Amino acid sequence: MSDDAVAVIEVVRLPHAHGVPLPSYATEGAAGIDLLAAVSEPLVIAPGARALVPTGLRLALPPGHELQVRPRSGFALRHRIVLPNSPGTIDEDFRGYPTPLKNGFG
Ligand SMILES: O=c1ccn([C@H]2C[C@H](O)[C@@H](COP(=O)(O)OP(=O)(O)OP(=O)(O)O)O2)c(=O)[nH]1
Repeated sequence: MSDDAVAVIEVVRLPHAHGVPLPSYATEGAAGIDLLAAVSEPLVIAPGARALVPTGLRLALPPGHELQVRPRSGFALRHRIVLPNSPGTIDEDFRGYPTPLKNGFG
């Protein structure tokens, strides 16, 4: 992608996410950006249960863009947690707080 094709996403980190690293690429070749949960203590999702996970972020996509949230395969393997609505869609006009929906599968 050339520099003039880079999309800029405005992100505001909310107070409860203080200290939580901003989303970033884990490696230079990573296809996706790692998104961390803004939680103060471990969030336990029982098998079959669902939870909305706070990101602590508020963002504004540039016109003509969609943001997709996908599960991390290593996380699914180790913790048996998936996103039931994968890929979760964050619409261009969404101005709330993205909360990926997680599902424990036992
Ligand atoms: O995992 C998700 C998926 C979506 N959203 C937010 C951003 C998105 O822009 C909005 C609406 O999502 P979507 O269009 O997928 O849901 P819907 O069921 O079609 O709409 P609604 O929830 O308004 O009924 O909810 C999240 O926070 N987390």
